[in-house]
Amino acid sequence: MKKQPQKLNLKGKKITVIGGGLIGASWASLFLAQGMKVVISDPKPDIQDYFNGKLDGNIADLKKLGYTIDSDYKNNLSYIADTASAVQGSDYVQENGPENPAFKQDLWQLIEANSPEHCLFLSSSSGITISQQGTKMKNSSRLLIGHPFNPPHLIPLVEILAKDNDAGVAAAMDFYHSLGKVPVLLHKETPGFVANRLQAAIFRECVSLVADGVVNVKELDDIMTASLGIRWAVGGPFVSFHLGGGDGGFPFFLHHLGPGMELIWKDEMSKPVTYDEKTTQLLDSQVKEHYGNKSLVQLAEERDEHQIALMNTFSKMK
Ligand SMILES: NC(=O)C1=CN([C@@H]2O[C@H](COP(=O)(O)OP(=O)(O)OC[C@H]3O[C@@H](n4cnc5c(N)ncnc54)[C@H](O)[C@@H]3O)[C@@H](O)[C@H]2O)C=CC1
Ligand SMILES: O=C(O)[C@@H](O)C(=O)[C@H](O)[C@@H](O)CO
Repeated sequence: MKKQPQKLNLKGKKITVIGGGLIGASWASLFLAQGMKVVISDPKPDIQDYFNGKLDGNIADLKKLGYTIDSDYKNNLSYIADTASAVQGSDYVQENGPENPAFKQDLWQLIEANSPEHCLFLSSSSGITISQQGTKMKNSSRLLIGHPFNPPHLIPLVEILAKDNDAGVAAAMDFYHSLGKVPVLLHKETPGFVANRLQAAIFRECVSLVADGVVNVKELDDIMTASLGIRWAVGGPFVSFHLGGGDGGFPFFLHHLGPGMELIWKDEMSKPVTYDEKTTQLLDSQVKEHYGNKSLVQLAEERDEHQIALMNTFSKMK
């Protein structure tokens, strides 16, 4: 019987956010909103201005999602650039540093040496496995993956991975569930975990179709949001194709439409796709042509507004 995550009272619990960039700032906003004591550890000279420029908007997003947030949440925020000092007495560490194995290996060695025995180590890494990150740790099984989707304060999924640490898995599942996230435990390590492997596979074909001139980046995006984006927001690929089999369900789908899909796979894999200079320049120029009329802040605000509206609609349907 699968153990259901428990709702923890995280108020007053201390978490160190290593790396206060795009992902760390979003995480830190959510942790503050939940009443946690948050230490942001980032050597970036302007880290306080950077995070302050993100926090109010992120908190407003969370209130639109129905989070109840104490007005004194900012009192629980501090900044300590020195890693060893920043993890003293921490109950949790959420790591959001550069996606660089050597960086993460050195970092976890330092964190392990300076944090409490009970501290839960969580890495946001997009695809560097525990095995790769923990090479310099005394006990790498203490390290878990808690991989979010950008922006973590909004997108529900957190992919959990552990190595021989059932207690850590339970603690991580409880932690993210208590934050209002949807933690999913993966059963095997694989580079890129699951969501990013899916994303990478689909994006490989997106790049191929644009590089071949079949569509431009805006047409590709419109095709995605007018079809798969809607379909997979309400039902994943397997249940969607179960329905695609009509009265025969998934078995008939495989029998009827499987061979054709295998031919597409063969064609897709026959095409080399790389971010070579020609492709990179083409993609950059088309993204600038179609999306350059708005700032990244405007595009992110539009994205967040639409995602919040979608998630609130889904919440009402539960
Ligand atoms: N960007 C994305 O869409 C997603 C990224 N991730 C993962 O999150 C992690 C962070 O990615 P981003 O936030 O996008 O990168 P980012 O470049 O925005 O942030 C990284 C931060 O780490 C800081 N940093 C550098 N050295 C440091 C040190 N010694 N101690 C503490 N902080 C240090 C930098 O100053 C920077 O603020 C990566 O592992 C990435 O794979 C996960 C999900 C989505
Ligand atoms: O897309 C996301 O938010 C995450 O899955 C990521 O990890 C990053 O986008 C990037 O690593 C995509 O490969």
